[in-house]
Amino acid sequence: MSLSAHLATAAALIQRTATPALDTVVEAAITAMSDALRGGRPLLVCGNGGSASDAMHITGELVGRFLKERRALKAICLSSNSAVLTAWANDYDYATVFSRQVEAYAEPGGVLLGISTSGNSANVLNALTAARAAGMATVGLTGDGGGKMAALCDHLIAVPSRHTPDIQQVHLCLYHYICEMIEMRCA
Ligand SMILES: O=C(CO)[C@@H](O)[C@H](O)[C@H](O)[C@H](O)COP(=O)(O)O
Ligand SMILES: [Zn+2]
Repeated sequence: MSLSAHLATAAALIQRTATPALDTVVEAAITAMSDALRGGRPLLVCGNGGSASDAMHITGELVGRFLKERRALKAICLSSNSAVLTAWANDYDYATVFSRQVEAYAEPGGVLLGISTSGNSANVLNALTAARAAGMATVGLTGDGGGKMAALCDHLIAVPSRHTPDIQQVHLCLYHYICEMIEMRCA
């Protein structure tokens, strides 16, 4: 495939993703996250591989700054502490590396954002379950249908594709928008 064709495919998926239903669910997710952060409650973010990088990217925008000066926001990446991740996975189980951290950082009224293109990564599913048990709202950033994540998310933001890299590219567009809106509401 040529680069032009590759970019045209990416653009077509972005266009297919933009629907009134997506507007509604993203707005609800932004409201949940903004309300939590404005109240000083945490936004926990997790994912694997490229989505681990996305979790870091999102929390970096919110702890630091995105487009404007404002106070720091309590956004915590569960995919970036290599000591916690390797110790827990080595001694116990990779499937619980995120849920263990949810136990550590959860606060009722906070939000967990789980990122999984398949919607089926066990550690993300366990984190969503742990977050609900702790009284947190759950948001999923995922691919077509949302896999097993769909049943565990209060707000499911699904990109209509089953191709992981393509989904991730649209996730980036979506979470930059989400960060911009959160920043406006948490000034
Ligand atoms: O970045 C990529 C592919 O673009 C990979 O690292 C990808 O994130 C990994 O295979 C993940 O383990 C996929 O997990 P998930 O999105 O299905 O939860
Ligand atoms: Zn990748």
